[in-house]
Amino acid sequence: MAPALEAQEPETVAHNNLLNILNDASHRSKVTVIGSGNWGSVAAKLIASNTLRLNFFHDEVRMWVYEETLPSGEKLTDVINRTNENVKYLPGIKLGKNVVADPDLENAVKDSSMLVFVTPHQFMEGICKRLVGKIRADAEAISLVKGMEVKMEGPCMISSLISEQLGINCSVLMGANIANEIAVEKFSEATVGYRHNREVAERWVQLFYTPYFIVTAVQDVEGVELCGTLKNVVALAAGFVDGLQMGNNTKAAIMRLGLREMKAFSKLLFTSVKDSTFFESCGVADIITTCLGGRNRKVAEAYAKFGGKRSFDELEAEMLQGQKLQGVSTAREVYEVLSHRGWLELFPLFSTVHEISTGLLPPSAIVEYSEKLPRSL
Ligand SMILES: NC(=O)C1=CN([C@@H]2O[C@H](COP(=O)(O)OP(=O)(O)OC[C@H]3O[C@@H](n4cnc5c(N)ncnc54)[C@H](O)[C@@H]3O)[C@@H](O)[C@H]2O)C=CC1
Ligand SMILES: O=C(CO)COP(=O)(O)O
Repeated sequence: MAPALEAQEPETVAHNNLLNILNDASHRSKVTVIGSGNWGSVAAKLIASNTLRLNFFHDEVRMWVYEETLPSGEKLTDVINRTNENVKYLPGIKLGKNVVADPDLENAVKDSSMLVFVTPHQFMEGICKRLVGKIRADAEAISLVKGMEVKMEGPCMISSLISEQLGINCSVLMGANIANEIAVEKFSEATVGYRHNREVAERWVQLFYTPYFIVTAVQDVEGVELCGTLKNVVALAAGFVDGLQMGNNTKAAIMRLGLREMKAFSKLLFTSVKDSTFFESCGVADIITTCLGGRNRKVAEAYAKFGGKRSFDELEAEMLQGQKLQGVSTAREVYEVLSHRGWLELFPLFSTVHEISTGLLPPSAIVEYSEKLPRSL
């Protein structure tokens, strides 16, 4: 005989209804990661550990792969789905069985309400164009992309590009996040920048937060995103200093001067940018980690060692095996803004980095502008 049902308190019924809704897969948010490079793959791993654990996310995480054929003749997507590893961009790390690689961009985003953008910034405009009309109208986006576009009208942050082209809200996540370290679960922090809605920010924090990846939200999209973008220019300067063996004091000076220009540039572009943002993980901490251990620093070091005689493109292809630098194109983009607005003299570090990376100045020029430094930034 079936056991008699006990009468339930109204709160218990409401609670059980809520649990049923949460357990009903159709009510759960689906997540797609757009990008599968070094950081894209780690982001998918972090997210996949949380979607399995938290009821309000759908377990499966789709990861869009820019398809390529490996030297073995196999497609990268097939290998990721067979081995659960991104053998090209994050070898040796299991992504989680619930990560599904998908080379079809449209298919990858079609049911998702949470879109995580994480590709090198130069590909974002093309990706957004392909996504127009293909995503859910109620989707929320977050950009992990460190970079910006410069248009006729002026600079355009990647979060704005996403919002404007796709008609959706876009937050950002930046921080001191060298992907290979997070992949092996070493402790680090990150910053979510959000525009208006604190609840949306909290949902993003939940999607990324783990005991070894501490995420804090601040209401300053532009400040957080400009920190992540501009620190790549400072990292090139730090690399030049390393290549010329100028020592720790010089490198620390470059980091301080770089942070000062980052803050001044951000505040000239957006008056809303908050001073406190520069003390979050996306600010001072990202400057430190990138200038110590990032790819921009590493390739700039080699560039200086070769006295500027080998191009960044050549060194990038040789040293990074398909991974992409963001600093050189960002330095050019920043330079365009500075020239256009008549601000070049206010930003000697930023402009000198561009002039060195294009071969106009030798790497040693990185400390030769110091007498020209304005005192008022
Ligand atoms: N790797 C890291 O430690 C971190 C990277 N970031 C940022 O994340 C963003 C993505 O970087 P990663 O994931 O490291 O990428 P990556 O530099 O490792 O890989 C390059 C990616 O670009 C893809 N790709 C190549 N050609 C393409 C095309 N024509 N269209 C679309 N995709 C193409 C490749 O398939 C690959 O997935 C960048 O803005 C970077 O600054 C942020 C924090 C840490
Ligand atoms: O953004 C990064 C760390 O936060 C990675 O920097 P690199 O692209 O120079 O490796």
